[in-house]
Amino acid sequence: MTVDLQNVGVTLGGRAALAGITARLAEPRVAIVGRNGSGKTTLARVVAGLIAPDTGQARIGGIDMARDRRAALENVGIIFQNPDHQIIFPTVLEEVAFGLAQQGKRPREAEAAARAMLDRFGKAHWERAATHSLSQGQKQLLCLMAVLAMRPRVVVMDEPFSGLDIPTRLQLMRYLQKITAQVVMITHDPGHLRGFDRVLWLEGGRLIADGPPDRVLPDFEARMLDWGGSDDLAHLAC
Ligand SMILES: Nc1ncnc2c1ncn2[C@@H]1O[C@H](COP(=O)(O)OP(=O)(O)OP(=O)(O)O)[C@@H](O)[C@H]1O
Repeated sequence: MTVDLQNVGVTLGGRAALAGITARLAEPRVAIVGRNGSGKTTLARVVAGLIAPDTGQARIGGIDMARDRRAALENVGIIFQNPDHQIIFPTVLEEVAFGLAQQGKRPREAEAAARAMLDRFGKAHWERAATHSLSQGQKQLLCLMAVLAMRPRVVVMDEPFSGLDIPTRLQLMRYLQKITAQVVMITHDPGHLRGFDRVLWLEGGRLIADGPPDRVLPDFEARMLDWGGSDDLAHLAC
């Protein structure tokens, strides 16, 4: 699957959150890095078809995600930074079945497919669990299972590891390695990018570096440390 960004620009609150983003992403694992407010979440939302760019286009497999909501639902899954913003149902099974029903499956089919997904992750016993009773890490995993159940070709993740303890993070990273879909992941932590093929570095809504991790990350880390050591708040992105 290829995510094709052509001169993508987005204006929010009268300011350019993204400008002139052009990249053709065909690699299985793509990361988006950058400071707070650099436009990462906005770009993730554009890729997922949740925001229509003000200039340019975002296409997946040749289809404009913002114009074709059905294709977006079929092709792209997004996992938000905070699972509490994503989970809407009282039980785990309902939560996983919901997206499948939205894709047109009948209730029984949707539930069967939801059970199969829970089983795949060794979580069949979660079926009747109350979603509000899950821990933060368990909620992250639930969101991942709910999105994967829809069999997206591209999974967009906005800092999926924030707030997780080390064992839970390592477990989720292992689950991610099993995903056959293309992954586009936002992170602040270069340590989360083992096995990634490409890194996009955003600053002030612009793409300032784009390439394999060993080429982009050393400069990124050096710049972050440099800014972190400075007390000049003028360097803050917003
Ligand atoms: N709804 C909005 N209205 C106005 N400005 C917005 C809105 N959403 C985001 N912005 C601005 O757009 C810019 C990019 O925000 P975005 O959330 O994409 O950054 P980010 O890189 O994901 O940041 P973080 O690392 O803090 O999550 C910021 O300057 C932000 O203040």
